[in-house]
Amino acid sequence: MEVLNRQRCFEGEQLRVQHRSQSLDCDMTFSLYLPPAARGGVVPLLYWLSGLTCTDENFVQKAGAQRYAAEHGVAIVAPDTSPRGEGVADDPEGAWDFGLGAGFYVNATESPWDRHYRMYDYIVDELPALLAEEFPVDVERASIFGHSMGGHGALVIALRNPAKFQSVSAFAPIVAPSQCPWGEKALGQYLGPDRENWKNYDSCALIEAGALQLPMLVDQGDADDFLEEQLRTGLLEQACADTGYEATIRYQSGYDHSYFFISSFVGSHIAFHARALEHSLAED
Ligand SMILES: N[C@@H](CCC(=O)N[C@@H](CSC=O)C(=O)NCC(=O)O)C(=O)O
Repeated sequence: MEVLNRQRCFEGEQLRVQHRSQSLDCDMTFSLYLPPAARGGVVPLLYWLSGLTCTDENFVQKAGAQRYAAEHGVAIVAPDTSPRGEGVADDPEGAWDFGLGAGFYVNATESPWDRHYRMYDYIVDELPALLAEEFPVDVERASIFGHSMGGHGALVIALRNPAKFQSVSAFAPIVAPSQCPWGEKALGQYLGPDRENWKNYDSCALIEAGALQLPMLVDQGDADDFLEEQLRTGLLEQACADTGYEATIRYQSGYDHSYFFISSFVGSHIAFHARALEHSLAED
């Protein structure tokens, strides 16, 4: 593991770290914000999962989250969105919605994708183990959030691992990849044509199958060009209504899909997670 960069930020530190990933079989880079409280001991951890075309850096540079993380004393790790490097398969036409920068947080089962595309295992198992060993973060007190494809990843990972996360939130998530063009393209190629296998990576399907309750917050801009065709927030509202799953789903007037939207509400999401993490500490 190598720390590539270290920046002072709101009295804490913004790091960029490179390491060899066993689950992805390639070198990976992630960003990690450590708040000033981390100088005095371990702090709770937020995972941020980014969307299509992103690296670990988009969130760090555009969301303005460090101010709030410093205030609440939480660390934020922002991993990359796919395996990278020589020999990692990409969309043959270099499409931006599949392959590099578009790992969809799944463990691929189909060749050639199964060779490196195991982002689910990377986020759920490998990254927490590495962070716990190397940094002052408490991976037992963790929450997860993300945007668009990363919102899908955050919801799916939390719904499948309710004991590992105290809360989940998402900005403009792809709520049902089985029912939108981006998701059908990605899951069809990473997981093959049997749609039964897609259900493990579909938030609405997981809620309909009886996923355990976690504190859940979703923000969706009503001026988001991807809302109707790709994100389909209404399907999440319907799945929650059908099953009694409690989620706060907010439509934000005039906001689009960009990081201007994320930066406007990131403080509210971090406060939401900080409350859940404090509550879990009180229960210990
Ligand atoms: N290149 C595309 C737009 C891609 C895009 O909007 N990516 C979003 C995530 S979309 C869903 O996962 C993003 O976060 N982009 C990075 C950023 O810094 O804004 C196009 O041309 O339409």
